[in-house]
Amino acid sequence: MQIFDYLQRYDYEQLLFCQDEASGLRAIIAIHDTTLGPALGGTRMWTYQTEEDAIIDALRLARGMTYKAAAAGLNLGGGKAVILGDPRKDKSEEMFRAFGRYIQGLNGRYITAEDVGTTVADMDMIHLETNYVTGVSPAFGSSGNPSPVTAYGVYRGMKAAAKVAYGTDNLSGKVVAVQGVGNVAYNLCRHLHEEGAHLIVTDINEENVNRAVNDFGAKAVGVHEIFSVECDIFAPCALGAIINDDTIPVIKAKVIAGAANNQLKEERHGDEIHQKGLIYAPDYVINAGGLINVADELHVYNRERAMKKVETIYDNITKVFEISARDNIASYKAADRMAEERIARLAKSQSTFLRDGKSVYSK
Ligand SMILES: NC(=O)C1=CN([C@@H]2O[C@H](COP(=O)(O)OP(=O)(O)OC[C@H]3O[C@@H](n4cnc5c(N)ncnc54)[C@H](O)[C@@H]3O)[C@@H](O)[C@H]2O)C=CC1
Ligand SMILES: CC(C)CC(=O)C(=O)O
Repeated sequence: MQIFDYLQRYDYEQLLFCQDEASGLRAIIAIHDTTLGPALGGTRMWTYQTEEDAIIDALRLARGMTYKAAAAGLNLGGGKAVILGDPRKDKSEEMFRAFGRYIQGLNGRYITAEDVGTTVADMDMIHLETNYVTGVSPAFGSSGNPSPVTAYGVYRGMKAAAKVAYGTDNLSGKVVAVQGVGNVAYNLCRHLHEEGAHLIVTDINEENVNRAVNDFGAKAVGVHEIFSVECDIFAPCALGAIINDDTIPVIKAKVIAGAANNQLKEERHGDEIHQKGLIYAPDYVINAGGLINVADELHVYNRERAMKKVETIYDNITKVFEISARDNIASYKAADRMAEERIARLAKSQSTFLRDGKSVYSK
């Protein structure tokens, strides 16, 4: 991999490798763009097949965060971290503390939170070394686990997408196929179940499948079967790149709306589903609830204010489809346009010198 070529292609600012032999920490922090503010994005812990896979994941996720913050109307940049390791076996206090010290060393350019494989307890350990961490235990005045809020935002965004496809945002009676029923999707399933939707679920973790079956009467299917089941809405809530050459021909749903980051394997897949007439709610617009929630901590956390802003995801998804119809472009392109225009507009307004930089997030 030609790292500098990749950084240049998408205009990344910084890529940091963190190694601590004593604790076994091997982590990567990617900062994509801080035009709008400090880069905020979660830390993923995952057993990557290769180091290159970990680098690419960190970079792709960081860029997604730039767009997520911009599209959500937040004054934040995009960054993300990955820790190489098995979240079930390799965690320790010393590892998260070593990682926290690396974050502290960035002096606020990067602020972390939870992602796949990390928990509130992990954020609490990072918090022992740095204040540049969100999603910490509520006992510290923080907002805690962002997943239920992400789930609520996805639920609202799914309703907005359903309105475009079906003329109504009522999900009662709709069949929703959910891939991955972890932290976010379990809460999403609860909202859908309460509204009267029928659920089909899959997961590589049998316990998680059983929980959804028992609690919400979901029907369980195999991990490969989920793409081709008869359903109205497909909700990808596991990992990325699941809209690809293999899945597009078999997806039966008219709507794709889920929590996973980086759902399109390549941009051209977004064009293909658009041409097929599928209504795809762009991932970083629909799953911004967790980011909106943790971002509120930077102003002394207020849940009511945060939830009010999460409600705007419905309008943001609606706006994306309006731009898509107006300009006859795929929804992912419409979302990119919305985010890029905001960054460009604000970059211009920030061109005047201010001695201490931005005041918004300085503590
Ligand atoms: N937690 C949050 O607040 C946010 C999460 N996201 C994204 O949403 C997605 C889900 O996040 P979480 O629920 O927090 O993670 P999680 O780790 O709790 O849940 C993911 C679930 O997917 C399952 N899974 C993994 N590979 C699978 C496969 N091939 N087939 C079926 N199931 C599979 C896992 O076993 C797990 O149950 C991720 O892509 C994450 O980046 C995005 C925004 C915020
Ligand atoms: C809670 C968020 C900051 C998690 C995140 O990194 C994301 O939205 O992908």
